[in-house]
Amino acid sequence: MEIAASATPATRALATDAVHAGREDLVELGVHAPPLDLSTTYPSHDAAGEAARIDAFATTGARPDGPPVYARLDNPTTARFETALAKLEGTESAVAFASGMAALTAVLLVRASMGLRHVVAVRPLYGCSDHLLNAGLLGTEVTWTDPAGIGEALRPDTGLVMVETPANPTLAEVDLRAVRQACGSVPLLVDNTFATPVLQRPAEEGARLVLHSATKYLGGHGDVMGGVVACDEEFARKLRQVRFATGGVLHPMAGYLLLRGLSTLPVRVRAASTTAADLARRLTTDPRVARVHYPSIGGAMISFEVYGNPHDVIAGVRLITPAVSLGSVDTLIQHPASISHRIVDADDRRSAGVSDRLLRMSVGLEDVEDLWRDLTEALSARSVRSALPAQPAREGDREGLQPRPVGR
Ligand code: MET
Repeated sequence: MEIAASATPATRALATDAVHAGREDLVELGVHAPPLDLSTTYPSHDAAGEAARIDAFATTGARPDGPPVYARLDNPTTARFETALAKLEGTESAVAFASGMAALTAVLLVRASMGLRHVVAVRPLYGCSDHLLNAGLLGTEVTWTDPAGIGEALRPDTGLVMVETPANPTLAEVDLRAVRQACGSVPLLVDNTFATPVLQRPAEEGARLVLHSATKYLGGHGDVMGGVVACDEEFARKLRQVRFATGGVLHPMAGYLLLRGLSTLPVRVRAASTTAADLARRLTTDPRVARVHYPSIGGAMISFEVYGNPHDVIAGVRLITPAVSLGSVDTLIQHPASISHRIVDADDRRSAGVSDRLLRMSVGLEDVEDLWRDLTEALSARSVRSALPAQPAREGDREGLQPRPVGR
């Protein structure tokens, strides 16, 4: 049977792309699940052909035609994930890495290798992103500013403007269109880990680079670590060259799991966001909670400040998983000042809005009533309950913020 070309519409809904992107050839291959190619090397009797492919890759950074020669150049299973993520983010290409930090490292190295070592960034960012920039570990220099100060902070050697929205861990939001305007010709990198392309597509707002810790919502089950940059093909070629040279490749098994994760991304994010919005409303009216942060674009992340000792809430949860990270099917809670943002200088952290009493929760797919029961019981821990609403949390007030022994 011949199928008319018009049977495939030019644009499909995100939910459809999430299921089908990166799998276009499966029917032709006669398989239902994508093939998982674990090869580290690719045998060939044609060494001259391999030399030509290596030369082409070294010169252009384009994905090699034909067999990849060696897994550090390219992998067909990982490439399926890259194709699918680019489709969801609305970019030409995507380049996957071993972790989100490896992905950010590659972006910084691409720009630094062009002599553009200065980065303008808006706090808060994920704690290790902050650290990578602030410590200058890659020979870069950062200027921290608020969104309104971006234009003024640019220098002739500025290679990148970086924002995260909603930000980790405060969920502060940035107006991407306004930021893009301020960047002029300097590439804007948006960390879209919290929003995912289901809620926000930064490339449509003019971001040149969209970063994900794929470990989080893209994988979705807490069992795969990865990172990815969605961008135009010109930048992707440079990223592939850096990835080849530095070796921060995504394992094919991870590429397989991430492609699988993408197929349920829209339903997971929407279901968890509905529950999160409900929990955020309940927390807002709870007398034990001083402040709730929930983004205007929605999402499955909630942050809140308690009047009492946040360590008691962490110690008190029984259904909710007391763990760093986010984006899994189960609900996770952590204390940013102790874990995800521990590496950031305490004063910098506090002035970026990360209070010592802030807790960050990644809402999963459990029933909302079960989650609320667990949360409200954890909030009933002695210090949390007794610390009153009469005495609001103060920055710098370190009393009562030390961990207590776990168990009750
Ligand atoms: C090593 S701590 C952080 C892991 C992850 N990026 C998070 O924000 O939870």
